[in-house]
Amino acid sequence: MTVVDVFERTSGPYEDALTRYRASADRLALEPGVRSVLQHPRREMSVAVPLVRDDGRVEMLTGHRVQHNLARGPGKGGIRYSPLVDLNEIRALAMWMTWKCALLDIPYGGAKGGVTVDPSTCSADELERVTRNFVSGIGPIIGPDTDIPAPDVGTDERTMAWIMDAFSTTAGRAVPGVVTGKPLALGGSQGRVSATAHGVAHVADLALKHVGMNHGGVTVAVHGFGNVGAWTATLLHQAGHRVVAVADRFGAVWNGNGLDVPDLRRHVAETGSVFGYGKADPLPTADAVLGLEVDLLVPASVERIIHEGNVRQVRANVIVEGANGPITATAGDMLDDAGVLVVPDILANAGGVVVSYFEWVQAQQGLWWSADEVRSRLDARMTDVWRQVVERASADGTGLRAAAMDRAVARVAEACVARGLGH
Ligand SMILES: NC(=O)C1=CN([C@@H]2O[C@H](COP(=O)(O)OP(=O)(O)OC[C@H]3O[C@@H](n4cnc5c(N)ncnc54)[C@H](OP(=O)(O)O)[C@@H]3O)[C@@H](O)[C@H]2O)C=CC1
Ligand SMILES: O=C(O)CCC(=O)C(=O)O
Repeated sequence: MTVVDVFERTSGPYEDALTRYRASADRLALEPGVRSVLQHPRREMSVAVPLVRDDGRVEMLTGHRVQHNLARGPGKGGIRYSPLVDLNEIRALAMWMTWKCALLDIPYGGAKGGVTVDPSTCSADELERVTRNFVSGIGPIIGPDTDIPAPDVGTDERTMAWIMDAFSTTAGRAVPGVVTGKPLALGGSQGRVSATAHGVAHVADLALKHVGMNHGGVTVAVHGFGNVGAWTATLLHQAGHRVVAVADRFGAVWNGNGLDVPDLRRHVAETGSVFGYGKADPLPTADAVLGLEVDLLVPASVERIIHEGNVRQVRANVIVEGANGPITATAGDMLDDAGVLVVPDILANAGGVVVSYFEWVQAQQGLWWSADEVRSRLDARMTDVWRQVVERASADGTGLRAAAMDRAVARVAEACVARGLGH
């Protein structure tokens, strides 16, 4: 089997990522050489990761780090801990990072990593050992000038602190720049924890205004109630919108008068799930939130939540993709045909990587910005890019996703060609 054959063996999210990339390459009429370069991950590493249980038992896990494209700068992208992680998923997520960084015009390439582990079944000590073992495996290909991880599903600033410590221990000196999304005590940025959600809420506001729905009391459903989903729900609630339903892996809850989001978050902190929240009604399944008649739907969990099988049930006017790849390529086309405004992931959830970039900028300057300063710079960047995408969509007669992809892919292609097809 040739290398190309291996890469062509696609699955789920990677198939979506490749489909969307190829559509963009066609619209841009990319030359075959650069077209082929951008289709293939530059570097991949899979490592065996021992999980040493607290009682001494050892389970072998698999971890991956994929660098899709490094033409515009070091690789950048989160690390995911989930039982569903596989290499093709990480390839898709790395490719999306390339386009996201290019669209937002931040000087990074695209990368992503993950370990096939269910963090909810691990103690903190077990997770720390997994993290250190993963870092010792991928250590040779990450670093402040080569590839800089950050949080994603199942990881957080505590995980980033362990990564920084494990990498620094090997280097024999503190290397805070090896990760972003660090705690403030290690040189993290104000506002990174909620940055992705700030970006989602800001873009949602712009999108609602774009379709003339800038009145107060917009109704909202959120699928996924982790970092991105819970913060997005909080910020939309604070902005006066009515968050009527949210879901996590265990179920969904609904209150037509609007959920008291801070109170719901207290319930989740105590019980681990939205399920069983007393001041709302349970919905039959988590995915039931996708079919509610709401103004705004924010899928903020994982990939391929909206697919060919359920897309016809979607009744929202506006969808803002908090998650990466939450809508399959085919379902996305169907939503476009139905006139639903979809703000694509590479724009909608870019707030996280933008503030990761700000973390790096602040560290370089040795000058730390206030939370307000981070927030206003983030809003300005998101607004600018939103306008560019809307203008391009209108000029090209395409949807927002095509416009965002074309702008990003063209930028990366230009960098690759300028480097003699280096990536
Ligand atoms: N963290 C970040 O800065 C960024 C994250 N993203 C993307 O946002 C998405 C969410 O990430 P993040 O919030 O960090 O991850 P978290 O791990 O913090 O939260 C994920 C949430 O999704 C829920 N979930 C997972 N699978 C399902 C499912 N099948 N049905 C319903 N709910 C589900 C989880 O439920 P439960 O709690 O029950 O497990 C949890 O509430 C991902 O696509 C990620 O790549 C994008 C940009 C940056
Ligand atoms: O903050 C970062 O560097 C990456 C965030 C991320 O993984 C994402 O945007 O999907």
